[in-house]
Amino acid sequence: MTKRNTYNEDEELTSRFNWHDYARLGHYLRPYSWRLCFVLITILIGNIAIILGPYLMKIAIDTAIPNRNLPLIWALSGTFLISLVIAFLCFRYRIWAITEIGQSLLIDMRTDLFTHLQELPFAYFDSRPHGKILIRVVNYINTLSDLLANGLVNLISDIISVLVTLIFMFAINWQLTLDSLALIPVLVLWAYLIQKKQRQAFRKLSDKQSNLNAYIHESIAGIKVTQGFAQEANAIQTFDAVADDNRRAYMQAVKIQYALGPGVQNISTITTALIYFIGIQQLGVVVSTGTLIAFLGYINNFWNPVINIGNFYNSLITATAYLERIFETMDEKPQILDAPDAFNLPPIKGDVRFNNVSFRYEEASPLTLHDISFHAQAGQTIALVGPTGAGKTTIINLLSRFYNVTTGNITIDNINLQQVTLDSLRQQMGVMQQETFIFSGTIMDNIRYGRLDATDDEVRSAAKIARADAFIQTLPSGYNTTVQEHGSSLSAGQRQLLAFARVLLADPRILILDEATAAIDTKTETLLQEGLNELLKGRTSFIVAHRLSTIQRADQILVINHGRIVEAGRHDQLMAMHGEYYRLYDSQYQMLQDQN
Ligand SMILES: Nc1ncnc2c1ncn2[C@@H]1O[C@H](COP(=O)(O)OP(=O)(O)OP(=O)(O)O)[C@@H](O)[C@H]1O
Repeated sequence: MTKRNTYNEDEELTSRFNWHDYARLGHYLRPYSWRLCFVLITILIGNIAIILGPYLMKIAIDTAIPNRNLPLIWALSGTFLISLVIAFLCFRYRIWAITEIGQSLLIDMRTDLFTHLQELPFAYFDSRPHGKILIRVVNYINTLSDLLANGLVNLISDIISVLVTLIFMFAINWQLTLDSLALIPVLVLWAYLIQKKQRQAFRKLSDKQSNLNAYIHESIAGIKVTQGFAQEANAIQTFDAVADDNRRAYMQAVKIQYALGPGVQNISTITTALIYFIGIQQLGVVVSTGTLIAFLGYINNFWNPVINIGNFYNSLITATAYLERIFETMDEKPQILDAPDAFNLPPIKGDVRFNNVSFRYEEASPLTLHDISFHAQAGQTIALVGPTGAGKTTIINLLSRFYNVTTGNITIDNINLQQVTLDSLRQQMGVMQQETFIFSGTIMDNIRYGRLDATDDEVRSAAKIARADAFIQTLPSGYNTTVQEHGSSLSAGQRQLLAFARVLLADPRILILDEATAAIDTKTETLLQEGLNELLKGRTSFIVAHRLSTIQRADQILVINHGRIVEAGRHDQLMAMHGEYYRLYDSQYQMLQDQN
């Protein structure tokens, strides 16, 4: 796992690109190999059709025209026309087929990356801005798919063009052909010399693009805070700085990239001039007029694909910077994995034990939890209370194995969580985080997220029990009302009621709930309390509790401070102890009670 990163820091690359990694890309091309072969055959046919042109011209100039051979001139013209039509059809097919293969490759790669992201642990998403993940899945993959489909086929087609042209050139005049190739070694050396600098420049550019994306993503997510504190000017200033970094990296990368293009152009022009010079000197001696004209046509046919190959080489170097990042994400290990001999957790009763659990978020950081031990009997409600940052959320995150414990173990019905499959564990748990996430879609879809095969009636009945039905009925289209991602059109209380309904539908044996602290009106508070009471019935529940009534009714209250359980018991027991809970209650909860 890389170290934590922000929009104003370039990411460290965990493994540098290795040329062998291009072989990995072959895996994506394999399903399309037959179609690609077919495309290449059409390219070969198209090339031969085009390359025939100068040869037909040579026959016309050297033989047909001097001999006034009209039938031959007609035959040559007809052949030329047919070759143009064939070349056109082959070209059209190639564009269509390559676009389709490119799009399919894009989906394949993006699906792989997206699927892999679904399996990565919270820790991966904790450690970097989400904008930096987004740019890999969207922009970088786009670049690569273009390189793979279009670039690769163009490359092969250009190589074929160069080879076929060379054959024709050698056939016409081998000395002139060798003269034309004299400067190729200079070109190869030039490309080799600049490639390292070019790779570095594009790696830097990809970092800066990633930073820019991260900042834009973060600013949009935080726009309400920005506007709330009237910090727009500050945001724009930061944006300008990040965008300017990006511009500078781009200019530097392009400066190096363009060092190759004009190099190829210059060498091609010098070579053409050289052939004119040598050809005209030898005209009529060893070179006929037709040969020279045809040869000059071939020189053009030869250099155009060579220039394209140079461009492909440039794109390859550019894409390497993106490929490094894509493979880096794909190689990121999903740290929370099923053990090789993991079995499915059988239907549980919900007896939970924490046995001397300690935990740290990162290898080098100090422990967040120290030696946590407690026993929750099936059906009990456990409230976790304590000051902010004490470790309450961390404890409940370990129970769902969003993170693995560092030492100690957690058991459910005496089965160690490390021994069971993640799916079978999480299917029996209902987790409600403090921030209820609403997906874009209808209210019905959002509740059904708890159990995808639930019928509409089951969704409605869960909503009724969770006390969400009443407000849903008041929405313009009831259950079919569309809500936006994050549920910005709903109130905090309404979002929580929806989350209750979602969890009720899933009907988990163990409920994990991080209670929202947001102050809500008394009516909604009553509704939420009623909904919550329904939710708790018959389940083992762990609640990071802020609501007084939840705390007072809990079977056990665990008071957490500095990552340790400092007190445990029922409300009246803890009050009688006059310890940490008493003080906490006195300062914090008394205030809440007064508000209620
Ligand atoms: N993803 C994370 N990576 C690293 N440290 C974290 C992470 N999440 C929380 N922490 C740290 O772990 C400690 C415990 O955090 P936790 O969220 O468990 O506290 P909490 O008791 O639930 O607090 P609150 O009541 O404010 O939600 C804090 O010091 C916090 O900074």
